[in-house]
Amino acid sequence: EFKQLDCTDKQKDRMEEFFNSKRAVGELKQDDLVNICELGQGNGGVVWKVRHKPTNKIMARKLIYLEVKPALKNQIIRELKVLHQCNSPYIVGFYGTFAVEAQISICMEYMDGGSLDLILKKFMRIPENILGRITVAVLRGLSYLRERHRIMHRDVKPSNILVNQQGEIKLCDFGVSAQLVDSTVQTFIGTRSYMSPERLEGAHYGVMSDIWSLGLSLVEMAVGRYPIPPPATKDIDDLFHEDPHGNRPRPEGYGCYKSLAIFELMEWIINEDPPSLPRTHFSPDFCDFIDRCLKKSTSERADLNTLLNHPFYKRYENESDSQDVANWIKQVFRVDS
Ligand SMILES: N#Cc1cccc2[nH]nc(N)c12
Repeated sequence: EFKQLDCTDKQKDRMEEFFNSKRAVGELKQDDLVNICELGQGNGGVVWKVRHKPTNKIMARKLIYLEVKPALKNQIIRELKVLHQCNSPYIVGFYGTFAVEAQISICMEYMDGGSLDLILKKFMRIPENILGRITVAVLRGLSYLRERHRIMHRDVKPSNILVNQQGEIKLCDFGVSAQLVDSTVQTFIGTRSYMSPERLEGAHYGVMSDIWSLGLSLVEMAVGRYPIPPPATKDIDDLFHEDPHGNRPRPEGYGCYKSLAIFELMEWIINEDPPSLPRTHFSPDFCDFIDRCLKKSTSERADLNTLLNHPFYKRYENESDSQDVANWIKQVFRVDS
């Protein structure tokens, strides 16, 4: 299965390693898991760092609380088992899933760098070269999901992009179970949306909606805050006069823009011009890549194949050595420690 994937030998080795680790774990049972600490909240559940006692392996366990009829719960578990076939260097590893009463557990590979939204909170922004590597990983992950499983992600955003200290970047929380997507009410928890205009309008949407979400996520990570409503030029200048590593606390009142209520935000996304990157601080290729992702009309928006041939993607696609990302993640942890 791994042989067919077009990935480097190092990536193949890592996947074999995970596969052997998964075989050692075998069938997952609730009593075999002990909580260590909470990793994150959101996307309809909470994620715990856990230890699998029989093998001492560290995992991430997502807990989703669902009051649904047993027949629906069994369908969700059945659909989630497709995750056993989702094997890619750009998709977080899956150990297994089980349900105890109204609680569904999804046990995954533990990514010790965490999710990009949490890294963004520690650092003010993510450098363009790292965003290039993130772009390569996300586009390859989306391509894998579409080519091999005929599914879109549905929820591309910084909190669903995970990194580890080996410099790997992987997608998680994609909509593999249609029933789970239907059963977890798509409430707008929080104050921001990465959904495309067509999806917010309730129109038909597909993988092109993931491309919008990727574009919006990249602008947020490049500039250091959710980009709607767009920051004033002065805000951008303030931001870029900061320490280049961006690890100083935000200046008093940083980005103090009137944060919009979620419905105002949705109307803004539907009616106003899309965000763009300031050409004063980012390369023309990166700015153009973003503009192509954030076209409001899906017919004008770039599709996956176009982006896989874009100069910005091409600049980073061959950097098979993930050392630059690994060094950057370690730097984040040095700041933290
Ligand atoms: N899913 C998930 C998740 C969220 C936050 C940190 C994480 N480390 N490893 C994960 N799988 C994970």
